[in-house]
Amino acid sequence: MINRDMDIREKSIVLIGFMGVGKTTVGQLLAQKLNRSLVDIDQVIENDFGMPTTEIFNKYGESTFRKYEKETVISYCKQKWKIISVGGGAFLNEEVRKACLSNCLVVYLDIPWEEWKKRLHMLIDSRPVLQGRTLDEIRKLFDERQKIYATHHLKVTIDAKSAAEVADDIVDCLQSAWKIHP
Ligand SMILES: Nc1ncnc2c1ncn2[C@@H]1O[C@H](COP(=O)(O)OP(=O)(O)O)[C@@H](O)[C@H]1O
Ligand SMILES: O=C(O)C1=C[C@@H](OP(=O)(O)O)[C@@H](O)[C@H](O)C1
Ligand SMILES: [Mg+2]
Repeated sequence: MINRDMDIREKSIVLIGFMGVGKTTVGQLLAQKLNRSLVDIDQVIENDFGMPTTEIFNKYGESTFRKYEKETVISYCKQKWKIISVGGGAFLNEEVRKACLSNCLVVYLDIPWEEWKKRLHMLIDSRPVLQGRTLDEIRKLFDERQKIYATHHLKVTIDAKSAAEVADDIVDCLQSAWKIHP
């Protein structure tokens, strides 16, 4: 359900989906294509703490990260005209989900497990949530996380597409939504 209190084109676009699906990479391309600025929530948090996410988890714990993540997303999603890529765990929080869904257009980047598995080697060092887990445990997390992504406005399936192709697909999807809800 799209909240039509403001012009749908003004709404910021929030990218959600499992870690490694490409939210940050595609977000950059989408921002260029739509001439908007990108807010990568992990980047904002890392800049504020002056350290990478893994170090924030190690030094302050996941709950500190999640609290800061919640406040950061809720604050940015009130702004218009942005592309906002949120961390894959941000939608665990109900307040975050509600704030994004009511203020922004939420685009879910959906990736099949077999495709995602090919990216694991690129993610393991920088994603603390994956560290120390077996492949079976990661699969379980992947399946569990699908529930938190179930509420969204638009969905784009990734498959073996390049990041540029995904960005093009999102633009097509947005243009249809903008036409249907002028
Ligand atoms: N469509 C794609 N095809 C192949 N690799 C990709 C694609 N999109 C992103 N990547 C790569 O996957 C990794 C994770 O991408 P990233 O944008 O950081 O994902 P997220 O922000 O969702 O965690 C990076 O190494 C990135 O270069
Ligand atoms: O899914 C998660 O719990 C997390 C995803 C990461 O962001 P990406 O989804 O951009 O990888 C980052 O916020 C942190 O490592 C936790
Ligand atoms: Mg990211």
